[in-house]
Amino acid sequence: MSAAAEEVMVELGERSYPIHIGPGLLDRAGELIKPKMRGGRALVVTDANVAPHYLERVQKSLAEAGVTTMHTVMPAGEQTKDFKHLEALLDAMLEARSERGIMVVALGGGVVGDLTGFAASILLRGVDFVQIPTTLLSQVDSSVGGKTGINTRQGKNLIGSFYQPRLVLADTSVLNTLPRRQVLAGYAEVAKYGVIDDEPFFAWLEENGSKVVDGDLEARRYAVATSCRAKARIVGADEREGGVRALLNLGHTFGHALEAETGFSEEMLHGEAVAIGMVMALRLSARLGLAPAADAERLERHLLAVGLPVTLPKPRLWAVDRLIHHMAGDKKVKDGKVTFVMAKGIGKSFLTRDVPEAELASMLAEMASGY
Ligand SMILES: NC(=O)c1ccc[n+]([C@@H]2O[C@H](COP(=O)([O-])OP(=O)(O)OC[C@H]3O[C@@H](n4cnc5c(N)ncnc54)[C@H](O)[C@@H]3O)[C@@H](O)[C@H]2O)c1
Ligand SMILES: O=C(O)C(=O)C[C@@H](O)[C@H](O)[C@H](O)COP(=O)(O)O
Ligand SMILES: [Zn+2]
Repeated sequence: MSAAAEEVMVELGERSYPIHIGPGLLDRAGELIKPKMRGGRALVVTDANVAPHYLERVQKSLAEAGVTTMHTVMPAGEQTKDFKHLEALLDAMLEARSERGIMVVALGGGVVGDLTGFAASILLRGVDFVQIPTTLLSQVDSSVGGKTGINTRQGKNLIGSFYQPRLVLADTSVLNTLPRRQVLAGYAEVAKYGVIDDEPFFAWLEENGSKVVDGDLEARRYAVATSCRAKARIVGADEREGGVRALLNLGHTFGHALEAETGFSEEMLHGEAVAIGMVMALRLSARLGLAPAADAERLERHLLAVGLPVTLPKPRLWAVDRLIHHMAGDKKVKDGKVTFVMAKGIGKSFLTRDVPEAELASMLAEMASGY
């Protein structure tokens, strides 16, 4: 493993784009983004936590490449991914006299990326955008693949678009300022790739996961690059989730229900919900005799060892019927039946609609009781 920047391609024909990964890339933003631009103006969208750390550096780099920059700063946190903030962002974009040739730059975590990507997809019927992800979660997952959107009171990401960025720039050194809880939340999505179809990567994480969490630059770069390669491969095969892409939703049907139940608040971060959701998927798979119980235990042991939650936190009382109600609104519902991502073991995930509700309810009740 070298410290040099690495490039992973997302192969989508004329919409293909590179993901640049490595430390210090923020200072090359102008050099890397300028050749992708149709005009000379860029609008950087970021949030109130990221702006003091990185906005000036990105703007300076763009200016050095001859790009005129404007910026807008959104409030931080999941609650910004809603209609109200979408309207505010579109308003700011129009006030900035955005033209079709503008480049929108999403500088931040998955919240900024999802919201900004969606706004870019509908502004003037679609303007170019690039992703500069600044959380572990956004570097390994949300900045890649073109899913954009917002939450509504009916559920998670129910309004949005598939809209690919022109480029992703993942500067792994910006993770140094990320709070530990957020690093861990991102780690859940890293571990997800191992569980989906890469047992050797999961085994590597069992050995090296604490280095990734604790800030070892090389371990982080390797984890980010491996995750991006996995996501690029799956998205390249199925951009609009007609089939295999749904595997990237491992743990999410459960996780999104937990996020909805906690009001998309700080009480449960997306990655934390995904960690618990993956445990649910493996436990349910084991209950149904599809996976060895040892694999469910192996996943729980690893997530616990790095510091992620694996059960439903107390003192909240979790209502099983409400969780099932949220799941019924999942985007993978077809003809009224939820498609679940289950697994025959670590690295062996698959899709099924054949999950008896009684077993689902019983597993959820077990988790709700704290077991
Ligand atoms: N589009 C996709 O494919 C996809 C994939 C996974 C998750 N998501 C979405 O991503 C969102 C979660 O993203 P997230 O975990 O990045 O959360 P986030 O965007 O809320 O960022 C987490 C927190 O870290 C702060 N922050 C960001 N970068 C920082 C840095 N370098 N230093 C210090 N603070 C920093 C932010 O201000 C925020 O407070 C969820 O809405 C989830 O649904 C989307
Ligand atoms: O890119 C995908 O596809 C994913 O499912 C990645 C997930 O980690 C991510 O949270 C995504 O936003 C969930 O998608 P959704 O379609 O279930 O909202
Ligand atoms: Zn996710």
